[in-house]
Order: sequence, then C-alpha cells, then structure tokens
Amino acid sequence: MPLGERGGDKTESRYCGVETEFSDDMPHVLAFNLSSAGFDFVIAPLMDPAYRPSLVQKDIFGSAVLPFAGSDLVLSPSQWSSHVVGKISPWIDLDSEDEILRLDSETTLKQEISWASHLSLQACLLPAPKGTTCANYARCVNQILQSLSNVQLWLRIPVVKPDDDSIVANSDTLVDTWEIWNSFRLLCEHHSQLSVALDILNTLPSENSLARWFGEPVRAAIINTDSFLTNARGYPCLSKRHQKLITGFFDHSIQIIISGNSVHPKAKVVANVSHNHSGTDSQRHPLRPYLDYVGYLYQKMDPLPEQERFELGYRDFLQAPLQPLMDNLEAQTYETFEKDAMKYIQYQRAVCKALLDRVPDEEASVKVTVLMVVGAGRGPLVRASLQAAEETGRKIKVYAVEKNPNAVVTLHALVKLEGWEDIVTIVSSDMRCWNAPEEADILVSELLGSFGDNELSPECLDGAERFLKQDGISIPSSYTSFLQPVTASKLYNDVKAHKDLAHFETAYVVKIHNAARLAPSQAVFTFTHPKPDKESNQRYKKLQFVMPNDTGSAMVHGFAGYFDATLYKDVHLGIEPSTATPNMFSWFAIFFPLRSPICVDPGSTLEVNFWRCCGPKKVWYEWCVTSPSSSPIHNSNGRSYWVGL
Ligand SMILES: C[S@@+](CC[C@H](N)C(=O)[O-])C[C@H]1O[C@@H](n2cnc3c(N)ncnc32)[C@H](O)[C@@H]1O
Repeated sequence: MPLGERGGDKTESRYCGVETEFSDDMPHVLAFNLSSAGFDFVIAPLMDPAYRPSLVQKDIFGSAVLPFAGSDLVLSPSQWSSHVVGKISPWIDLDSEDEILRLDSETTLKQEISWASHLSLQACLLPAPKGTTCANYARCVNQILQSLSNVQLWLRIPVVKPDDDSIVANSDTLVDTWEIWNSFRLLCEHHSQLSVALDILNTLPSENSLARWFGEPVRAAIINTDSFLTNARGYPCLSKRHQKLITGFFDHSIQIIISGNSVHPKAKVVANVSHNHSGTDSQRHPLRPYLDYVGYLYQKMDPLPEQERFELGYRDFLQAPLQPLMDNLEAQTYETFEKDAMKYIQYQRAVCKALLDRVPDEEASVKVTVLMVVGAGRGPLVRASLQAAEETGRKIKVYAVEKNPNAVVTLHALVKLEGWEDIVTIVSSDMRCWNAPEEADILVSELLGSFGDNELSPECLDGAERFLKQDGISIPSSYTSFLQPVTASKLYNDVKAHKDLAHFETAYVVKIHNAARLAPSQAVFTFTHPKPDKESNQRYKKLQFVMPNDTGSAMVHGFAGYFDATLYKDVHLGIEPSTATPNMFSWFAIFFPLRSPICVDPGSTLEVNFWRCCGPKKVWYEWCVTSPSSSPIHNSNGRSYWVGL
C-alpha cells in the first residue's frame, strides 16, 4: 500500500518496507507485514541465522539441504521478486582474523546470493563491513558481481561522520562511514549493481556531509525505531532534521525501511492513528505507527510543480548538446523553446530598456530604430521585439536573419499571418556572410547553450557585429559560463556504460538531480558584445574549489556547468543555481565527466583547468584536474567532442 499520491511523482520512494526477523513461514511474514500492516515489502533473512557451513552434517551422498527461509513453492517467483528484499546473514565477516569464520562467511554469502538470483529478487541487503578494512568482503562481492543476473546489491552503511572533536577523542572507533563505502565501491570499480542502503541513526552529521549521499547510488534508508522521538500524545515522530532528510530521500527516489522493535509503548496499544489504513489486524502490528508517520511525511510534501513533473523523465538522462549552427533544428525543438514564456519576457524587457535608452521621448514618433534578430528561428524574438516597440511607443524596422531554410518558411508564414510585412524583412542567410543593406541599432540574438558560449554565439556574433553601428547595442551584452564539482554516480555510470574514451570526453546536457554539489559554482569564460577589438574567442581558466571542512571526503565524478547572460543592463537570464531565472526551462545544465573520479578531502583544494579552443572548422573544450592529483587532459584537440563552425 503506497505511502500516498504526490502530484504525479511515481518514483519508488513512495513504497515503504520493513526489516523482519528470520522466519521459515514466509507466507505468514508477507501476510502479517504487507496485507494487514500496510508495508509494501519486507527485508527478510534468506537463511537460518544459526547456519554455519563448517558445522553442517552432510548426508551420505555429500549434499545438504540449506536452511533457507522458504522455497519458490511457498511464494510464487513474482511474490518473491516484488515483495522481498533478501537480507544476507548479518553475522558474516569476510575480513575476520578467524579463518573459519571468514571461509564460512564467503560460502554463505555466495549461497545466499545465488538463492536470491534463483528467486529473481530485485535486491539483497549486504551487512555493513565489520571494521574499517573490507578488502576481502569487496573481493567476494566483486566476484559475485561479475556474473550476477539482475539482482542489485545494497551495502548497508550506517550514517556516521564524527565531527573533528570526536575524531580526536575516539580516533580508534569512529570513522566517517562514507570512507568505508568509498573504499568498497572503488575496490568493485564502481559496479553499477552495487549500491547503498543507509542506516539512519538518532544523531545526524552535518548538512554538507549528508548531502554527499544524494550523489551516491543510495537505494534505501533504514530508519531504526530508536531514531524516532515521542510526540505529546505518545506516538513516534522525527526531529526536524530527520524529517528534512526523509523528505530529501523521497525526492531522490530512495525507499524508506523501518527497522527495530516498537519503542513507543502507547503507540502499541492504539496503533491506528492515521487516515489511510484501518482494520483490527493493523492495530496489532507494532511498527504500524511508524509507517503511518512516514506516510504522513510523504503526503505532507508539496506537490511537484507542473514543470518539474514534466521534466521527471529527463532527470539524470544524458543528452548530446544541440548543434544549432551545424545542424538545422526541427519544428518540434522550436516549439519547445517557444513555450518558455519567461525567456521571451526577459528579452522583451531588455529590448524595451534598449529602445528607451536609444530614442528619447521627443524623437519617439520620428526616429526609426533598426533592430536585427539574428538567428530568428520561427520568430519569437521578432514578436518580443515588436511588443517591446509597442510597449515603449518606439518605431522599429526589423530584419529577421535565419540560416535554417525550414525555419525561414515558418517565418514567412508568421509574418503574413500577423500582417508584419511592412515592418519585418526576412533574410534567409547565415549571419556570418550576410551583406546587410544598412547598419543595426540593436542586434538581438539567442544563440546560447547550457554553458553559454557552447553553441558558438561568440563566433556567430563576430560575423554579425560587422553590421552593428559603432554605438549599437547587442542583446545579450555578455554571458558567462560557470562550473562546480559534483558527486554524480548515476551520470558517471551511464557514461561508463558506453565503454569508450569518447563518451568520457563529451559534455552532456542533463537535468542533474541525483547529485551532490560540492562547492559553490565559479565563473569560467565571459564574452562581451560588441566585442572588444580583436579579442580572441579562445579562453583558458584555472579554478580552485575549496571543499568545505564539514563535508568530509567526497567523490568528484565531474563538473556541472551553467551560464548567466546579461541581456541589457539589469535584465539577465540564466541557469546558474544561485541566480537562476525562475520558471525558465529552456536550458538544463551541462555535465563534463571525469574519466576517473577524484576523491577530495575536507578542506582541500580541487584545482581544475578549462580551455576553450578554436580551429578553422570547430570549437571544443579541453579540461583536466591538477590537484589533489592530476587527471589526463580530456578531449585533446577536440578528438571526442567538438562543436562545428
Ligand atoms: C537557439 S535557436 C533560437 C531561435 C529563436 N530565436 C528562439 O528564441 O526560439 C538559434 C537559432 O539561430 C539560428 N542560427 C544559428 N547560427 C546562425 C547563423 N550563423 N546565422 C543565422 N542563423 C543562425 C539557428 O538556426 C536557430 O534557429
């Protein structure tokens, strides 16, 4: 019984599971926890906890029946796969000094996962590594991963990150458990079937340290009943910080699992406090009030805004950036752009201000401003400019220059339909080679990519500025790209899945969602229009990101890129998170991956170098990290990714 409905959000996190004890009566386990109590799945031990391979008496034929919790005859394969996550025996310790325990552990782990595969389970929960070293555990898991069917392995990791004081006080016992996860996944080479189940305890580390996990492949969060507080009426509830964390889990498709015994005696007596489950059986399930509370938190969340709902399918989905200069955009792409009202509102505001600056009131009825929309597409900036003229009472003459012959057909139809023939002249040409019959007062363009200059606005406007008056205005007047380091294991694994170098040296347009932004973004390249004399379009920038001390160590899988454009004076447009134009959806971020993710320590400096390189036929970026260690230079000579001129 899902936790509820939340405005179109159909992600897995609306299901809630419960951790159970070993039972050889699995039908009863499901009936008790699912049908009557309302949980959606169980995390159930697959094997009798008393089992040790070294103690098994074999029969005379040398075989023994393993003491599994139930076979595929007591539950159908579909029940097993949709309702049970296999809990691997928690006693296993593959890095124990005790050789018998180590070998027993290895045998049991392999037997249990093999059995889980047989049952087509979706996932198995691996117990947390017992100490800080886990090489042998990781080796065995890695062996299993090499030939594992579709089962996901969730490594249980308690969320513990001691602050600096407690590290000093308890340096032997307390470690940042992210380090254990990091070590384990590095040993398993970032295998895509290895993910994390976080154990949430009653104390939580800092916000920054928690935020790291949103870039890791976390599939589940296990909340022990000990972590709940008691409200005035004796029912379980969570601290404000825990509530915020759980909401974050819902937002990142991380499923919640309740674990432990009921520690709220009053809740045991009358368990049914909530609205959507009822019935006498449910009153008997001791963990039902905890489930109700999690359901309440889920339902209390704001519904996703319509735009976010529309973009759900694009979250963390890598797309090749457009090449509007080399390729001709399709009608559907233009149509999508044109739905973004906010973008055109900002352009209209900018044109209004430019017109008012250019033409004083007393000349408004006589002076005609020559405005050229270069890269007019199907005409939305022509419309915005005409509306600005009307709004300000200024007279304009418009040239709409477009190199895509198909869009030009639409432009002609639009001009006729709107009766703009006397004001708008359509030019079917590349702006870089058009011989304009007169000079422009205002040049309006939108040739911006997610990283600002990556759709070659600078090169196109170099061509167009030939016909801009000496004192003419360019809208935009400048744009700047921004970068920030991110943990983004999903993006990294999707790039890696291509198994080639080229994909690691390509930038992707992506709605980055499951990621941790590790430091504030920094400006990279700025272009100003009209351009200062003879300035080259090549750029080089070295950036230094200082990692916050309270984050702990973190993995950098690559860099998220954004832009901010000044259209005119104080009118801007952009996607850089701290200044992003609200309700604008034309641009997702860009992602520059790293071939090998780089681990950064708290307080350390991550140094990254970015180049914008220009050749006669193409423009490309190269990038590398130089501290804390050097990466290879990515995309040398634009061998993998470039934008055609
Ligand atoms: C990002 S689209 C914007 C279209 C339209 N202004 C809008 O806002 O919907 C950029 C447009 O510029 C055109 N374009 C790109 N480079 C050009 C060039 N060198 N000369 C003329 N048009 C160009 C593309 O064909 C495309 O129609």
